[in-house]
Amino acid sequence: MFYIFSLSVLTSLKESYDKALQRDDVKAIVVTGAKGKFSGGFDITAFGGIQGGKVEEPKPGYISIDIVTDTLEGARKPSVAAIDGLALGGGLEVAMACHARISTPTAQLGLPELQLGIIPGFGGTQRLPRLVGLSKALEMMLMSKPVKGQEAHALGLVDAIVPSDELVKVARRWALDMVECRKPWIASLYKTDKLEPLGDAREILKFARAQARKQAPNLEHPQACIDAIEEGIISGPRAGLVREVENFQKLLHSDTCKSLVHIFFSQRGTTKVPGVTDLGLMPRKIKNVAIIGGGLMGSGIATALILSNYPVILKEVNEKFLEAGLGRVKANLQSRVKKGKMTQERFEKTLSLIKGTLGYESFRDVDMVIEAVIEKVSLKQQIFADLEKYCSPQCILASNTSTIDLNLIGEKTCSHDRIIGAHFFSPAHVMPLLEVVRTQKTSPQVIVDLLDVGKKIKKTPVVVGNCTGFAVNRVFFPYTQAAILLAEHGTDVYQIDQVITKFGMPMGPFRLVDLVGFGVAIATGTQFVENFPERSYKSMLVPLMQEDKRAGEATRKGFYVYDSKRKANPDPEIKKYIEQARSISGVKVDSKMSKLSSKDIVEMIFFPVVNEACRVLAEGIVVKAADLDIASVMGMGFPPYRGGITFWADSLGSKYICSRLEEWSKTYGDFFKPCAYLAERAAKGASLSAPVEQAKSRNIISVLVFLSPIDAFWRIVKHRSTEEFESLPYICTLLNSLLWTYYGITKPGGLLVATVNGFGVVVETIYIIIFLTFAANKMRVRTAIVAGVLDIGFFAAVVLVTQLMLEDELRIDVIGLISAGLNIVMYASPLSAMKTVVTTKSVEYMPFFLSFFLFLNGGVWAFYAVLVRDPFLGIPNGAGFILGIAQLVLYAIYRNSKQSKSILPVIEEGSNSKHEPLLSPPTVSTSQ
Ligand SMILES: C[C@H](O)CC(=O)SCCNC(=O)CCNC(=O)[C@H](O)C(C)(C)COP(=O)(O)OP(=O)(O)OC[C@H]1O[C@@H](n2cnc3c(N)ncnc32)[C@H](O)[C@@H]1OP(=O)(O)O
Repeated sequence: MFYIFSLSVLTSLKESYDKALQRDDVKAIVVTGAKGKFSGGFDITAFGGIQGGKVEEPKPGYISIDIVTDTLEGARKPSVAAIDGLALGGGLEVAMACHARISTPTAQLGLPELQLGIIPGFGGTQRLPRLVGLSKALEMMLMSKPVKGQEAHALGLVDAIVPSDELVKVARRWALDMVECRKPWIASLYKTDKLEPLGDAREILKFARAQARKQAPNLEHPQACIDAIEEGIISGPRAGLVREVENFQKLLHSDTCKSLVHIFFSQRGTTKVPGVTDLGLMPRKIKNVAIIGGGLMGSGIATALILSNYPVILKEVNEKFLEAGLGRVKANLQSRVKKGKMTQERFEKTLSLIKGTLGYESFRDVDMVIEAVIEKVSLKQQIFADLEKYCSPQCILASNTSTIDLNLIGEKTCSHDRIIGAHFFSPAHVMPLLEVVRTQKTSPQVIVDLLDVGKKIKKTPVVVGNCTGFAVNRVFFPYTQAAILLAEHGTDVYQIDQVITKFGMPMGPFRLVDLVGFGVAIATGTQFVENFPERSYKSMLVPLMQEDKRAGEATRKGFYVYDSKRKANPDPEIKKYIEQARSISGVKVDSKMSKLSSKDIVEMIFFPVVNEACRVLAEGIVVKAADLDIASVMGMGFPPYRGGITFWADSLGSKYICSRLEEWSKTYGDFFKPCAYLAERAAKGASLSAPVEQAKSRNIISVLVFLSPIDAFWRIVKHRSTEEFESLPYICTLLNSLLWTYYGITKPGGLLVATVNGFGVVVETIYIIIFLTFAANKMRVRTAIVAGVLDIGFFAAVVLVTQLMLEDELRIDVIGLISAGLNIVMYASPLSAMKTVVTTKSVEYMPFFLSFFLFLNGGVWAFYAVLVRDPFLGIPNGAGFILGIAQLVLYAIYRNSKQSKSILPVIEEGSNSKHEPLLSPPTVSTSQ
């Protein structure tokens, strides 16, 4: 049997059964998995095909009734499932249709379909309650919670537990015993002994419904699961199977299922980072880790590490702080013991993995250090300089900073390649997300190492670029700012929180500020106001409240007041602060804002978040939109059943979001102004998650531009003479392509720019070699000198200066500026040539295709530049577009003119030509 079921696997299972039933030498059947795994269930990748109508759906009941129930369970010969590893979803459903189940103690058995927005579809809703009882079955399905072999045995889900190497042998014997009637031959579907009496069953189901509605008010599928179970209990298991199939098929096409499947695959995709994880690098073994700072974050990180068996050294500045830090770690573990998640024995063992220190002496042997001290640049700089001194040269130097530029932190070191951000979310031992922050200098090996540690400590690591707030905090800074903007304009604070919670966030923006604490909120808010002043909403609301000693939940007063049980209650007093803040901002109550619908509130809070997500995508801060979806779900609690922030935004459409933001920005200012990336997607009706595809068409045109002078060069080769052609434009284009390639390599996410222009480098070099081969002597020398000076000398100087004298962002800007400047020069170069066409009335040296593609190239890039409001891109390409049109017009006018006689002798003289080239060569300014 295969690990994942597909329709064809199930069909072949039926065929194998049919054959086995016919053969006299087969007395009983054992169903087992390959390589120690029974089955992970139905192939989730096939869902997309079914949802998109590309794969034909089997007729209702074909699998669950025809195959699983009538063929497997209804067979004339008994079958036993031999389960090792995983038996999940459809895998367990097939096992439950067998007449007995034998498993290893470590096997995991469960029906986790609900986490994908569907319900079990091969009879699980009917058989599981009949094997383990209604309450346990509901718990396992509604919480998608698997059980281990041992527990499954106690529950009655499996009939015997055996070691892995005896599994198949015991299962065979069991099956033969069934044939000989020495063991009972049981069809789970018709078992009733575990089912509660009808009255009790109805009560259990009623309670489960209420719980599911309370925990997941926006979700339909938990109720649909209970419906199918209830139908089976009231009207019999076959009727239950029919209801299960109907509900399964409906849910498979729901938005919830599509979103949750997207989350499933996106979560597994975060560790696939082009240019990093595809280099064949193996993670190095991290044997021990040191943590600097035992505060809330440091102690949380230490807890996460020791829980996964990493020995940890915790460093503090004095005994008192060290003791407090170690105490926090101990308390974190004790809380697990209290909740029954950890035994006392394991507690002792885990705690023994952490050691405290006040000095750096023991740091020589650690493989990774994570700094988690307060957000003070000079302190962090000193720590990293010390680490460079005390740690081994291979040691990974990570910082848990949430705001400070990593380049700044490492400024006093020469270890930039091993400096990386390990941004945990508080509480670090609980929250599942880890932002792995890379700078342009962080080596791929160090990223691979941290990704591995992240996975080992059961976090979902997402690789992000180095910018203010990284991915999560940056994308969500408008979340609170939008809420404050609405409140100042008249929307009720508590209505906002209520609507946002109903949307599916764990808490509304004001409740969140209370939880985080006003001190932290002001400090991080200031970072965004300073870094993104043009799009920040500046308000005094939070500082005013803080001045009045309302600083959030910790002070029992913030936007809410908190009782002794920490229950949040609205406080009418906050109106006073809102009025004060409003008068400072000069804002008036807007009657529209006080009557906003829930939909408007959701959109006004989240569309600015989507807008910032677009900027993060455009800047290449995350590798792909799906990473942002995972970051939003795991870092901010964005509802997974909405698929994450960009998936949700795409379900509404970029056009709609952009138009709403534009409308609000007219009244409420630049806070809502759609960014260039969003505007571009909206103009094209394109999705937010597919940026690269959009760029491809532009880059194809760029490639065609590079190739367009091929006919001219073919002519040079054929005539073995460069005739009237000039080499200078091609020399300049080579320089331009070299610079854009360098720009693409330097800029994160600039792979496509580098590739397209790298292609240009190759083509232009060939053109110049052709020139050097076929030009007359004088031209050949001139070409060699100019190419040497520009393409080798000038380019080398740019690389040297930018590498040695400039840092990161500034370096990228300077390279971009030089490249754009050169584009303008080159687009302007055909001006004198056009004059020649007019005076000689000849288009002989004006290759039509070059003109045409140049016009196209200038056009698409200028259009793109208008959309993205990028003057560096727009000015040269706009000029190129206009010149391209002029050239085409000239071509049309002089196309049929006889060749000017005056030009002929000059052509024959070849290199003595005084004419300029008739057209500018390709100039490609690509961006992603
Ligand atoms: C009608 C039926 O009732 C419907 C169904 O059966 S729906 C399916 C029910 N099954 C599930 O929900 C199980 C989903 N899978 C999981 O929870 C986990 O993958 C697992 C516990 C099986 C294994 O976990 P782990 O060992 O950490 O490996 P993990 O990285 O998750 O998966 C390994 C690979 O298998 C893939 N995979 C796992 N289960 C899959 C499935 N059911 N279908 C398709 N691909 C699957 C993963 O996407 C991943 O692919 P990648 O290597 O290309 O990224």
